[in-house]
Amino acid sequence: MSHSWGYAPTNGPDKWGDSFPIANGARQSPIDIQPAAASYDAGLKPLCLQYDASTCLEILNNGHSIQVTFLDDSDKSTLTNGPISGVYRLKQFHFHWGGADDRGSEHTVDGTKYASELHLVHWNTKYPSFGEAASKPDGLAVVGVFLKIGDANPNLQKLLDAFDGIKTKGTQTSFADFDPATLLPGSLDYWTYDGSLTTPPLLESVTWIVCKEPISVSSDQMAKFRSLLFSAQGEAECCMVDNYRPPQPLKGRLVRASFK
Ligand SMILES: COc1ccc(C[C@H]2SC(=S)NC2=O)c(OC)c1
Ligand SMILES: [Zn+2]
Repeated sequence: MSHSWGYAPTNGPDKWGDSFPIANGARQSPIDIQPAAASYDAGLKPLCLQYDASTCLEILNNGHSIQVTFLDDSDKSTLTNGPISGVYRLKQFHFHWGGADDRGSEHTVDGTKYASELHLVHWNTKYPSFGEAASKPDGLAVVGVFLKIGDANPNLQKLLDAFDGIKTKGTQTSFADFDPATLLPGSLDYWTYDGSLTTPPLLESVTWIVCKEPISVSSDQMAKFRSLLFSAQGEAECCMVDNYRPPQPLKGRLVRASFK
């Protein structure tokens, strides 16, 4: 498969191993989280997420998801504590979602799929850049937040309102003063395990931090996500839906819980 990976039957998750053999590696993501099998670790610290809305730069449709990128040339927006040591800087956040409300998340909980999953991507400042960090076993830390169908989430509205300008692959618009902390759940209880990027190149460089508590999203708000396109302007329209990788084998990994 040329590097035109996607989520269709011809180039989707079942085909990624053809070009990216690490797809069958020892620490692939996402996984099905089984709370009863997770090990409570009293040594895990609370997550410390300190974000500065002024570091928000732009929102883009990269052909796989919509992504909000941040200025990461200082420690203004960081993740510290939790399961990690040192300082990790926020680089971007993006989402995964389904073609209907019954699916869309990448991680599952006892087999339960949520309608969507938010990924807040941070890189370890012991390395000189995001690109360098992405290839190191302790290079990245991704905070995952589930979106559960319910009341409309007012904190998503500014994002959704920007979608009209980034409908097609390769489009982007400026997007300023957005505080990603508004997308975090009330409780920051989390599960953590060693994993990978969930799209090619599937690098095994991610410390996963998955929040137990979901945030809400309404069906109407999810419909806005599904109005985005995988396709570029002028191409046959292909709705951006089901852009999630299914759970991968745990292969003996320990999942720890920050809560009892
Ligand atoms: C270094 O190259 C990449 C490539 C793709 C993504 C995004 C993937 S990885 C994830 S988690 N969810 C996603 O959709 C990266 O994100 C850190 C980094
Ligand atoms: Zn992701």
